[in-house]
Amino acid sequence: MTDDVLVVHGGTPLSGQIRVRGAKNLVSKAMVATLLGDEPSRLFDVPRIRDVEVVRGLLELHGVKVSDGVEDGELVFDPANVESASTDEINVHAGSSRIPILFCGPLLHRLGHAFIPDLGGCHIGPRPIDFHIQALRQFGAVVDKTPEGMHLTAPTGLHGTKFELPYPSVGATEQVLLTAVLAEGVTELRNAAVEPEIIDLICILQKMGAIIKVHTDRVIEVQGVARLSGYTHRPIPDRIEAASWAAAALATRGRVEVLGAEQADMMTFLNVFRSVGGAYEVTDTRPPRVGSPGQEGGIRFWHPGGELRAVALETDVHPGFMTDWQQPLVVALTQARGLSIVHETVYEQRLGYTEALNKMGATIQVYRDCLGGTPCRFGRRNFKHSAVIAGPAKLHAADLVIPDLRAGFSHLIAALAAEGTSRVYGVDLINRGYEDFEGKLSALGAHVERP
Ligand SMILES: CC(=O)N[C@H]1[C@@H](OP(=O)(O)OP(=O)(O)OC[C@H]2O[C@@H](n3ccc(=O)[nH]c3=O)[C@H](O)[C@@H]2O)O[C@H](CO)[C@@H](O)[C@@H]1O
Ligand SMILES: C=C(OP(=O)(O)O)C(=O)O
Repeated sequence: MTDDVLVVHGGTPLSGQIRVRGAKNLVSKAMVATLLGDEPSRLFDVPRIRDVEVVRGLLELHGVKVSDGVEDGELVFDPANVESASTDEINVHAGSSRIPILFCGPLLHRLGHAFIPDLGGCHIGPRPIDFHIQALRQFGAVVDKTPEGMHLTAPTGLHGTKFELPYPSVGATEQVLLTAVLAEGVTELRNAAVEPEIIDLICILQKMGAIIKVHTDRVIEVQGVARLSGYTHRPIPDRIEAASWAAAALATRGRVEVLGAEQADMMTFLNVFRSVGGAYEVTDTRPPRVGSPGQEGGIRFWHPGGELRAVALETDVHPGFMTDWQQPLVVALTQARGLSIVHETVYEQRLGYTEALNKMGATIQVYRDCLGGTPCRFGRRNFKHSAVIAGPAKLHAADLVIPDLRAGFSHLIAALAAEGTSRVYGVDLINRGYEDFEGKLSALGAHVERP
C-alpha cells in the first residue's frame, strides 16, 4: 500500500484540456460481444484501464486473439478459435471486475458451458446477481454455484423467453441481450435498463446482425438469429469520466475542457451542474470536412466565480441523474451555500466515502430516510442512503484511503480543492476506470507526485 500513494498539494484550480475515450461501461461489454461473432471485430477508442485488461485477459484465455489495430486505442478481436479455459486460469481474474458475469450467454452459445469467477467491482452495496441467474435459467441454462465460482451448461440449448426485471438493472439487461441474440426464438425483456451504454451495445449487436427492437416503456424485444458477424465500432465516450472532471473543475474553482464529452448523454448532469452555479459550453462537435483537420468537440466546464448554490438531487436509472456521477459532484456541493440533499436510490451503501470528506472539514450527515424525493427501495431497509451537505466548507488536507472507484476520484478532487498537502492511499484503484488520470492531472496543472 505504501507505494500506492499520491501526494496531492491542494489549492490550485485545475485548468486545461483533457480527452475522454470510449466509456468503461460500454467498451468492456463490447469486448465480450466479440465472442458472439464468427468474424473479427474492431473497436476504436479503447481506454487503457484495468477493466479492459481484465476482459482482454479473459477473452484471450478463451482463445480470442486480441491485437492492436492501426489507430491508438484500436483493438481487433478474432474469435475464430474460441476454446475452453481451466477454472484455475479463469480464477486469476476473480474479484477484479463485474464484467465476467456477462460471459455466460456468449460462452454457452460458443462452447455449451461456462465458468464464471467471483465478481469484483465497487463495494457500494450487496450487488446480487439474482436477476442474471433467473434470466439465464429461463433461457435454459443450468447454473451451479460452487465455492470456486459459477458453472453453467445448456443441455438443450438456449431459447428465447419472456422476462421482467424487478428493477431496470444495467448488467441484467446486458446479460439478456448478449444471451438472446443467438438464442432460438424471440425474447421479450420488460423493465429493461436503457442507459446510453446499453443503446450503444444494441448498436454493436445490430451491426453484427442481431434483430433488436427497443419499444416504449422499457420493453426490448430480441429475435434470435442463427449467426452473427463481427463489428467495427467507435464507442460512446465516457460520460462518467467527463462528469468527474467537470466536478473537479467546479470544486477547485477551475476550468476544464473535456474533449470527446457528448452533450446528449450528459443532459441530466449538465442541468444539475448549471443549477449548482457551474458554467459550461458545448464546443464544436461538427465532424471534420474532408481534407481539413477538423476540430474535436467536447464540453468546457468552469467555475464562473462567486458562490455555488445548494441543490437537491436524487440518483436514478437513465434518464435520471447517474449514481456514478454522485460521488464526484458531492465534493463540489461541499462548496455550495446552503443545504444540498442527495438521495441515492440505485445503491444501498454509496455514501460511506462522505466520512473522509467530513474528516477534511466538510459537514455531511447521512440518513436512513428517503430525503427530498420519492420513497425508494431502501427507505424501509435501514440503509444510510440520503445525505445532507451543509456548505460552503473550507476543506483541509488529510490522509485518505480510497474505498472504491468513484469515491476514489472524489477523494482526489477533495484533496485538490483542500488547502495543504494530502496523501491519498490506494490510488491504483482509480486506474480501473480513469485512463492515465495522473497524466491528466498534470496536464491540468495539479500539483501531485508519487513520494
Ligand atoms: C460495469 C458497469 O457497467 N457498471 C455499471 C452498472 O453496474 P451494474 O450493472 O452492476 O448495476 P445494476 O444496474 O445491475 O444495479 C442496479 C441495482 O440493481 C440491483 N441488482 C442488480 C442485478 C441483480 O441481479 N440484482 C439486483 O438486485 C443492484 O444491487 C443495484 O442496486 O450500472 C450501474 C448503474 O448505472 C453503474 O453504477 C455501474 O457503473
Ligand atoms: C460502480 C461502478 O463500476 P462497477 O460496476 O465496475 O463496479 C462505476 O463505474 O462507478
